[in-house]
Amino acid sequence: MGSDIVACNPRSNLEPVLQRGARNNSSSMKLMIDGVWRGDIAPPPELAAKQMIHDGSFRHKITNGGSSAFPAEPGRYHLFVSYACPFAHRTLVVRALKGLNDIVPVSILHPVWDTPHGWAFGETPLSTPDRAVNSFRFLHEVYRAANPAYTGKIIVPVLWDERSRQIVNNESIEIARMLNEAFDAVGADQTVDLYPLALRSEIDALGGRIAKSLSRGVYAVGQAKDQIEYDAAMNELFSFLDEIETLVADGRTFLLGDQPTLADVLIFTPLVRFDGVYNPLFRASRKRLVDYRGLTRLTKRIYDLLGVADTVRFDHILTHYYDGDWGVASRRGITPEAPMIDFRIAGNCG
Ligand SMILES: N[C@@H](CCC(=O)N[C@@H](CS)C(=O)NCC(=O)O)C(=O)O
Repeated sequence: MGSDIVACNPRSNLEPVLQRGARNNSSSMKLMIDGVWRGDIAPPPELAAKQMIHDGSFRHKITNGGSSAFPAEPGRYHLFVSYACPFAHRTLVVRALKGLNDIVPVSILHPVWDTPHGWAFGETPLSTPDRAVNSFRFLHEVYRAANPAYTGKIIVPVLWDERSRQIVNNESIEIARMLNEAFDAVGADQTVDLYPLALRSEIDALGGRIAKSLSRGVYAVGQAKDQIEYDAAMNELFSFLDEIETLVADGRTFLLGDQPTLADVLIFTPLVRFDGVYNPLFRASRKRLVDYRGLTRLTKRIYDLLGVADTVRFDHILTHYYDGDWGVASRRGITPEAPMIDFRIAGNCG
């Protein structure tokens, strides 16, 4: 998706990116309260739990025609995403696989989110302006436009309706399903169905486990506050990876058969980040992705699907994750796991 990245303009809107002095401390967070952006405040009790992943609060649905408030139409809906975010990445993969790049345009937020305004648009090598032409400079302005009294986190991905100026949905799995289903009559690739009726219960069951043990699981490892939490999170994560490695050992092409499904999309976005981010930075360090033959093969197969490689932007991913400390200081005293390597020379280990 190289065309999504505009040319570098040194006079461009880099202001939010450069102002990174006011970093949040560990007990503060970025929130909008009653429609007012609060860059660095103590969270209210319901949001106080240490967490990095937040549920979407806009849950409307785009339908395949009909009389709904949000019927599918080319060019009407817009995705605000970060290439860095594994959840937003799901929506980009489905958009690519369904051939929706011209039907559902995107704007790219800068991967550095630890700015006074949080997620920011801008004409920079790593971001685009708001192409839905609302002149939004920051993602919090999108939320305020949708709900002037909005209270909550300002998260990606956002599926925006340009006509009603509403956020349709900001929950990645629901957006992914809509992109898969709703646009077939208006130009999506009908030969691709990532959520076929016959496999829905299997996709949901496996998708739920991927979400819990892997997508959120890596954050549980990275944000463990003591050894007990770290050890438990590591066991959850790596038992799951071991189990999926065994599942794919029968030579299947994708997780649930010969064709890719939403389950493959869900497993792909954390796996592709594993060796660059989660293993070294979050200390999910028992094994690397490349130590799992089957999972590596699966990840490469998904990467190789038409259009998917363009959605994987390591420049954004690495800039995003390595800009923050991800609680490194608070992890002092947690001993990470290292791979078990047998250093003995065979036959000479007495
Ligand atoms: N449940 C959401 C999770 C989205 C999410 O947590 N996005 C993160 C980035 S990966 C975010 O924008 N966080 C903003 C913040 O914590 O301030 C989904 O799957 O869409």
